[in-house]
Amino acid sequence: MEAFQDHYDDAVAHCYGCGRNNEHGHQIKTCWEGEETVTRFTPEPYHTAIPGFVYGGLIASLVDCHSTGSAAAAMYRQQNRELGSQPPMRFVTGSLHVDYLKPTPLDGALELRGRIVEIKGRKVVVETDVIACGEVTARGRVVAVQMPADFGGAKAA
Ligand SMILES: CCCCCCCCCCCCCCCC(=O)SCCNC(=O)CCNC(=O)[C@H](O)C(C)(C)COP(=O)(O)OP(=O)(O)OC[C@H]1O[C@@H](n2cnc3c(N)ncnc32)[C@H](O)[C@@H]1OP(=O)(O)O
Repeated sequence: MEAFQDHYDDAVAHCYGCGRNNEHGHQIKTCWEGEETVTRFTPEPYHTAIPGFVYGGLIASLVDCHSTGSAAAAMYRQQNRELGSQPPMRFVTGSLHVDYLKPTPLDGALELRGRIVEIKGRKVVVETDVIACGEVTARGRVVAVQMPADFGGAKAA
């Protein structure tokens, strides 16, 4: 199945978390499963915090890009638009909050399951569970904001 990130223009596909054109990045892939958005990612042994457990910064990074992708997909869905249709709607992180509920075992794939909790104007709020070995080990809440045309003083591609 095609992932949300497969629809990012080449010009904005360099993000460390989700850009398919960043050979050093995580290159996450996110899809709809019903009303939820799902990303699966297998950490490497070097993504270690304490031996045997996943580094919290990696978890935050996965929640971040899972959520911005989910926000974009939710806005397309709300507007009954195809993901690749023009003009593109791109989302950046305004706020990223992660609660680490229990240690996340470094033991196979992580599953991130996102829910869209609010769409208001240019803002989408996404809540995401991080699941390892069948247990929710972290929960994230992201406020994603549709990227202004003039982001950081640079023209958005
Ligand atoms: C799927 C198909 C493909 C589509 C194609 C996609 C392309 C995909 C590109 C890849 C992209 C990767 C992205 C990765 C994730 C990063 O890593 S992004 C990098 C890190 N983030 C940044 O650098 C963002 C820096 N901050 C900013 O540029 C600006 O502060 C922002 C976030 C754009 C917001 O500024 P603004 O546009 O002036 O927003 P503003 O009008 O003030 O607020 C709009 C709403 O958002 C809320 N808001 C704004 N900031 C915050 C905040 N910090 N906390 C809480 N709420 C906030 C406001 O309260 C407001 O809500 P309401 O009052 O309407 O309820």
